[in-house]
Amino acid sequence: MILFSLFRPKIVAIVPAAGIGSRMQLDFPKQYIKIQNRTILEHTLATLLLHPNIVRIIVSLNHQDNYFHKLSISSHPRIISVIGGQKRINSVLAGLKIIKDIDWVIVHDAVRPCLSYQDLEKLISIIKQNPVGGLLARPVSDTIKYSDTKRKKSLSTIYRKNLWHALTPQLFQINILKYCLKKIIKDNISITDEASALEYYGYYPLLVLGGGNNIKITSPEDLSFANFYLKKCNHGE
Ligand SMILES: Nc1ccn([C@@H]2O[C@H](COP(=O)(O)OP(=O)(O)OP(=O)(O)O)[C@@H](O)[C@H]2O)c(=O)n1
Ligand SMILES: C[C@](O)(CO)[C@H](O)COP(=O)(O)O
Repeated sequence: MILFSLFRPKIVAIVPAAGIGSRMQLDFPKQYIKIQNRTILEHTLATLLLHPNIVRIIVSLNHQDNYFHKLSISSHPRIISVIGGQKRINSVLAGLKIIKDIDWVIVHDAVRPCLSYQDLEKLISIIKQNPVGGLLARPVSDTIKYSDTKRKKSLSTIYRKNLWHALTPQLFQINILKYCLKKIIKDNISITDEASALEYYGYYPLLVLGGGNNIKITSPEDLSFANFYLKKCNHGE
């Protein structure tokens, strides 16, 4: 039992959900689109709630969000909300600021509702061998082109053997992530995921192979794939 709690410490999940979904082109944020009778955000939270090591989930909301508190899941005892920020990094930091007495944090996009429990568990199980943390990721399988500035001509082809798509969840020691994100803001560097902040200051998170179903819902065409994957997992496949 003691060994279990040493290797499987308590984890807080931060779910950045303060984006407005401009690429989805709707008049409300994409995390509130309903797929199979539940919003995308509810699907996402439901998977995180299944994990026994995730003791708290902090949802970072847009300051104008009028939707979250109308969902019954918002009053779940393990879920709390904070107001996020202008950029994703500010939304994640807003969550980090209120965490006390817990060493590990998982950051998972509100708009990745098809994460499987198996992948979540696979990521969390790396805690015992990797003190920095890690992220779910997928090796690039297409041929990758480098374009000119107007993005109209293919200038060269990037050697893809070492390239991976970064997904979420991403798992880190809270103090390291907090330190790196604050420093990224101070040094005025632009990043699109949390792992980049660590890499920038010499910490190297482990790449953990995740499933191809864990898509980020970005544009309208992603919705039919999400519907397909959610239907599959609701039927226990
Ligand atoms: N200031 C921000 C911006 C983004 N996010 C969150 O980060 C995740 C991934 O971002 P993305 O897909 O880019 O979402 P949006 O910013 O909403 O979309 P868009 O870039 O199309 O406007 C989403 O869950 C989004 O809500 C956030 O919490 N705070
Ligand atoms: C964090 C992320 O989902 C990993 O793939 C991604 O980087 C978010 O990027 P976006 O440009 O904000 O969609």
